[in-house]
Amino acid sequence: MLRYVTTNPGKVREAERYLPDGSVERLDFDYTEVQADDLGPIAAQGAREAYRHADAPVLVDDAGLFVEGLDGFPGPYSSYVEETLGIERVHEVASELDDRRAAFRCTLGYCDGEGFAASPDPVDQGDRDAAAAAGPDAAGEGGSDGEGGAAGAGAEPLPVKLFEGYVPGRIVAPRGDGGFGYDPIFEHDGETFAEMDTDRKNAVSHRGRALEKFAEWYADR
Ligand SMILES: O=c1[nH]c(=O)c2ncn([C@@H]3O[C@H](COP(=O)(O)OP(=O)(O)OP(=O)(O)O)[C@@H](O)[C@H]3O)c2[nH]1
Repeated sequence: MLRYVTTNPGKVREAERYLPDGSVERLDFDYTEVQADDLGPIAAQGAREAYRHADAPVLVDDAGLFVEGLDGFPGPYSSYVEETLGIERVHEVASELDDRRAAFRCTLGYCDGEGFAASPDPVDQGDRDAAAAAGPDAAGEGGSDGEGGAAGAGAEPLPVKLFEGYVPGRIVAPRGDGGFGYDPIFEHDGETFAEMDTDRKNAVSHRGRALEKFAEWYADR
C-alpha cells in the first residue's frame, strides 16, 4: 500500500483520481521541510524521512506558487506565506506589479527503500523549459539532490524518484469557492483554479501533470 504523505486534504482529493482505488492511503505526517530555493531537495528529503517513519512506500508532494514579478517568491515558502500573509495580501502585492504571471509547480518524491532501475528521467524537460520564469531547475533522480542519508556519515542516501509538474497562469483578484490554498487568485486560461471542479483542475494543474507521470511510471515499474 502506497502512503500519500501530506497534512493537506486538498492534495489527496486531487491525487486520488490518479491512483487505483485501494492502492493508496493518506499519511498525515508533517515531515521536516529543509530550507532550499527549489522543491526537489525538499520532496527528496521529505520522502526519505516519511519512508523511515512509515516503513512502507511513500509519495511526498511538495508544491508552491512562483510569481514571476517577485523572482519566484513565495515558491518553496508558499505554505508559510499563506499562513502568515494570506492569499489576499499576496494578491495585493502582486497587483502592484507590471508582470503578474505566475506558475504553480509540484514535485512528487517517491521512496520505497529500494534503488530504481535505470530509466529515462521522468521529469519532462519540456515542462521545465517552459517554466524558466517560474523558478530554478528542480528535479533530479534518486539520490541526485545532494542530500545526506539517514544511515549516518558516509552512507548512501536512500534513493528517491522525483516527478515534476508545472502550470502557467497569472495572479488575479480572488474568484471561486473550490480548491484550496492559492486557487482563488491563480488564473489559468481565463478561469481561476477555485472556479474549476477537481477533474478540470487536475487536467491542467501542476499536481495533475506530476501525478500523471508518477502513475505511469508506478504502473510499469
Ligand atoms: O492554490 C493552490 N493550489 C494548489 O494546487 C496547491 N498546491 C499547493 N498549494 C499551496 O502551496 C503551498 C504548498 O505547501 P506544501 O507543499 O508545503 O504543502 P502543505 O504545507 O499544504 O502540506 P504538506 O503536504 O506539506 O503537508 C501551500 O500553501 C498550499 O496551500 C496550492 N495552492
